[in-house]
Amino acid sequence: MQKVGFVGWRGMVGSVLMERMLAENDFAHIAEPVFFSTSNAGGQAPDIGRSGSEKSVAPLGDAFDIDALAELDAIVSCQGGDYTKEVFPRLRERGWQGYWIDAASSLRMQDDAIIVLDPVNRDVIDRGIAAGTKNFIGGNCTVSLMLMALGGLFKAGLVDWVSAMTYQAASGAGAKNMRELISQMGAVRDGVAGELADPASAILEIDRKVAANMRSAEFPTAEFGAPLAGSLLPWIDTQLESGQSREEWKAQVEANKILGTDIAVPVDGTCVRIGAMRCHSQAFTVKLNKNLPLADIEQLIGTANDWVRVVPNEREATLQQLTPTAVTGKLDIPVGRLRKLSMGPEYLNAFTVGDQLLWGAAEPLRRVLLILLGKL
Ligand SMILES: NC(=O)C1=CN([C@@H]2O[C@H](COP(=O)(O)OP(=O)(O)OC[C@H]3O[C@@H](n4cnc5c(N)ncnc54)[C@H](OP(=O)(O)O)[C@@H]3O)[C@@H](O)[C@H]2O)C=CC1
Ligand SMILES: N[C@@H](CC(=O)OP(=O)(O)O)C(=O)O
Repeated sequence: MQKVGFVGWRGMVGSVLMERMLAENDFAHIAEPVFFSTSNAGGQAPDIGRSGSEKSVAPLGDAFDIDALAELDAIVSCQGGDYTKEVFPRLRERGWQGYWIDAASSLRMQDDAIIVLDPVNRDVIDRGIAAGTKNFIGGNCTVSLMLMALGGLFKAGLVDWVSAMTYQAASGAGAKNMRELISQMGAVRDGVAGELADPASAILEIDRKVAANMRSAEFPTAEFGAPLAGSLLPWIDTQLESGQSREEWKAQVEANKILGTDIAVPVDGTCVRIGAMRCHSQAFTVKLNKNLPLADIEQLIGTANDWVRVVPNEREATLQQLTPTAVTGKLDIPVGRLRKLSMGPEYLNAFTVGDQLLWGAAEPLRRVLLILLGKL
């Protein structure tokens, strides 16, 4: 592969991808990286540290220029589903044979696409490449983070079903939503600044003012459609006939596709948006198909990949290591609160936290690009 195109590189997921590729010196493996824009064709490409004899990076191409895209050996898109739906079919109809690597969900469930998460499904990816698959799509963030956390149990064939209750960060809804969360936090605090400064003020009066402020028309809710700071939103993505949200529906279909299971393992639960910035957390009830000692379970979970780590089921360790604040910006996948539930010895409790822009979005994409380049 010589020419690799990047679309959506300056968005939130794309920026994290660029950061990781620069940190890992991935561009050294790409002879000719080409950057595209939907809004600024002809503008300056990002600085990827090229100098000396290395081919310099061309100005930004037009991300809708099918002829230019068709010259590429691979395209990495973090631009979004609408872009994929518009450009991808036109490229393929034109006979383009290159690799399409995408963060958006549009193509995930297509038969000719593999959902990539190589620490969990390297075998599926390798078989796909050998069979001529050209479309490699990143999974939904909660699904990828669940499998990074519990992959050891799935691989060992121990899972009858999983119920996943999620606590999803604002970043999953987009950059504007992250900003709105912070604005909401500020608005909550500003509305009672005077009372907070007075230690003698009545807490129930503060609470009444906060609630009135959050319910007022002035409270900033343009992006989320409802207050998130000081509250939560138990619906993510669109509504389906089944009564599930689309986010909840993705858990089972995507997890089983990633794992390449013959008989689907049921995965279902409630997806909830909470006021974290970019780490998704999940509480799992795992129904195991046998009564395995907890030490064996910890061993299977903790050794499944290089990033997962078991946090002892102790208060201090949990508060220090198993929170969005502790994990944000890191590739670590801590899994804790591991204990057998009172329903019986085959019912396991687990809790995990993961950065949804890293393993939840950008990291699987950069790694599948390296795999296709023969560097991983
Ligand atoms: N957000 C998430 O957590 C996850 C997102 N995804 C998927 O990744 C895709 C992209 O999501 P996300 O990164 O959040 O999208 P963004 O909205 O951050 O970026 C998308 C594009 O918007 C354009 N843009 C316009 N204004 C700005 C600006 N001020 N700063 C940066 N870019 C701007 C850029 O295109 P241009 O340069 O062409 O103008 C950019 O590539 C979506 O399909 C999403 O489903 C997947 C997993 C998780
Ligand atoms: N829907 C996820 C983020 C996301 O972009 O998911 P997907 O890639 O499946 O559309 C969230 O809101 O947290």
